[in-house]
Amino acid sequence: MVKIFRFLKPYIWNLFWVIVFLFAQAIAELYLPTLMSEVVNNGMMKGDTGYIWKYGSYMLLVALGSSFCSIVGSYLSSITGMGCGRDIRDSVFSRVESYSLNEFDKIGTASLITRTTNDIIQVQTLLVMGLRFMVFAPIMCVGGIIMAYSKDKQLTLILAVVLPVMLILIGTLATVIVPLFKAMQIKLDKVNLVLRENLTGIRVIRAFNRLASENQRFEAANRDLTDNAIRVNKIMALIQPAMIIIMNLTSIAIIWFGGHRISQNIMQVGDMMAFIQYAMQVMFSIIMVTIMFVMVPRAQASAARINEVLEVEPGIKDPPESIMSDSQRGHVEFRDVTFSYPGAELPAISNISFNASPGEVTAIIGGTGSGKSTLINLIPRFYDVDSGSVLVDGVDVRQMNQKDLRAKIGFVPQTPVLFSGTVAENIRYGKADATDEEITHAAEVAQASEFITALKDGYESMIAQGGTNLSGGQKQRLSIARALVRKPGIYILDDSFSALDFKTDARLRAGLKKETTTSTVIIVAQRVGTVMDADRIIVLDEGRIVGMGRHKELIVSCNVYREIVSSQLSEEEIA
Ligand SMILES: Nc1ncnc2c1ncn2[C@@H]1O[C@H](COP(=O)(O)OP(=O)(O)OP(=O)(O)O)[C@@H](O)[C@H]1O
Repeated sequence: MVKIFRFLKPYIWNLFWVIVFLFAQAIAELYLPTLMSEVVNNGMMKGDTGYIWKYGSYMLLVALGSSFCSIVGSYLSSITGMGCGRDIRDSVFSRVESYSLNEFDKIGTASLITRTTNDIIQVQTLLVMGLRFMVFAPIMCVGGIIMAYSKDKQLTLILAVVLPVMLILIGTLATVIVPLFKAMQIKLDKVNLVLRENLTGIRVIRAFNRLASENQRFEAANRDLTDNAIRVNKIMALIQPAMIIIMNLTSIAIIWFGGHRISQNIMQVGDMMAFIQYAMQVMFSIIMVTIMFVMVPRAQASAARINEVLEVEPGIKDPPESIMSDSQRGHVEFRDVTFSYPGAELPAISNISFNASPGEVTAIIGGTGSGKSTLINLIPRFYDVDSGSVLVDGVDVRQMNQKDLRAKIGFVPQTPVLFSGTVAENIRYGKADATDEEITHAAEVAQASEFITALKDGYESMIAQGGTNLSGGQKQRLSIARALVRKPGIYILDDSFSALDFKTDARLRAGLKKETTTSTVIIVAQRVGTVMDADRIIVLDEGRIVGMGRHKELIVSCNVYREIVSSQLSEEEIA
């Protein structure tokens, strides 16, 4: 929690003024009962109307002053708390953006969402309330006791009995409530996880008739969260009546003993009334601090979860002094590269060495899980190799600035990802300053212009979140156009033709060939037809290269390739 306080630094002046205004408010509120006792003792009891008017006006002024201080104090503490929350959210977001894919896998997307939203709200609420209560309550508590003592020393003994009782009660309830509060965020994570999986996987869930079981899964997570919240609220609900009973009993005790003292002429009526008010102020301030202490553990758990996100050092960082190769051509070289995913027993790819040069098409083929996607993910440095090196234009990717490296690459992922916005905006994602001509040209090469112009608003048609209003093949072509528009030195196409019909696939490859004459093209494919014309075909099997060469050479020399080919093509086609 303390670590989170560093975000308060820019608001140090605001904090100062919050303290000043709340201090002034507390002093004013502590002064009011004394003024009231003056009105009662010297005005009402003696029938002096002038005195009542005079001190009544003072009371009004002090009350107005207190309200003013309260409003300004609340305003400033809200600005501070909310501003701080915004800064924490910004920091968390930027840190998460710098994560490598490993860190994403480690914390999990659902938890990252809860941490960026709900966890920060917990800390924010605590800051807003804490700034007020933590300053105001102690002043009211200590000031109230001093003022009550100044009115009547003996009557203060009542507080000496009541306050410990209150503290013991609160302490007992807090020990039960704190663990429940801490568990809240983890349970919320679980609800978010199930919800997220359901929203993204709704088609599969429906197709497999799993709605009922998914409902049950959500219900279980939801019930768990609700039960926990109800348990917390039951205890919270106990606190309020218990406190009211204690406060009322205290008032009765003060009136009882105070009445005796008044009849003995040791105390005045006004002082007794003031004493009651001071006792109430002291007890209220203890309740305020209690609420704070109940909120603190939950916010503390949230702060720890936020800090965890902020403290994870991205596994992939830019080198202190990056090297930028002079040539912009896009040569890719793998030198004896081995890579394993964290926690995996065996490497996903081992001892991979090959060269891919500009003007050439390098195709990677192999069975599912053979390591094709893993291999190409190492080029934009989504992961770092365990041993060996990946070089782009002669420079190890670890020595390059990530932004410069990725600027050289046009990446088309296996599952096309589109963003909400227009078709043109999605293509322009590849090059922010692309002209309309460049966009239409990229779409034409990607064989997308036909379906785009058939849309109601053409290039200005809206794409739904995740591209759900487009077919799989249309999404693939748009993501290819997005890569084409930036005219990169290296094209990486991860199984990007899988949803296309054979005719479109052939036309697209022909168009790409013309467009990429000076670039290095690396294509991952399952279909032999897609890779047959490549200048170099790399055959992967269980993460190792088992064959490399042209189609005709591999048919003769590589068993795995021959098996793949014969499973897809007829004898005549092979010949
Ligand atoms: N993020 C990850 N964490 C751990 N292991 C992974 C991860 N991604 C892939 N793997 C494992 O690495 C191996 C290679 O996976 P990869 O995705 O590279 O295969 P692929 O050849 O592209 O398969 P496909 O053709 O089915 O896409 C697989 O055994 C897979 O289980």
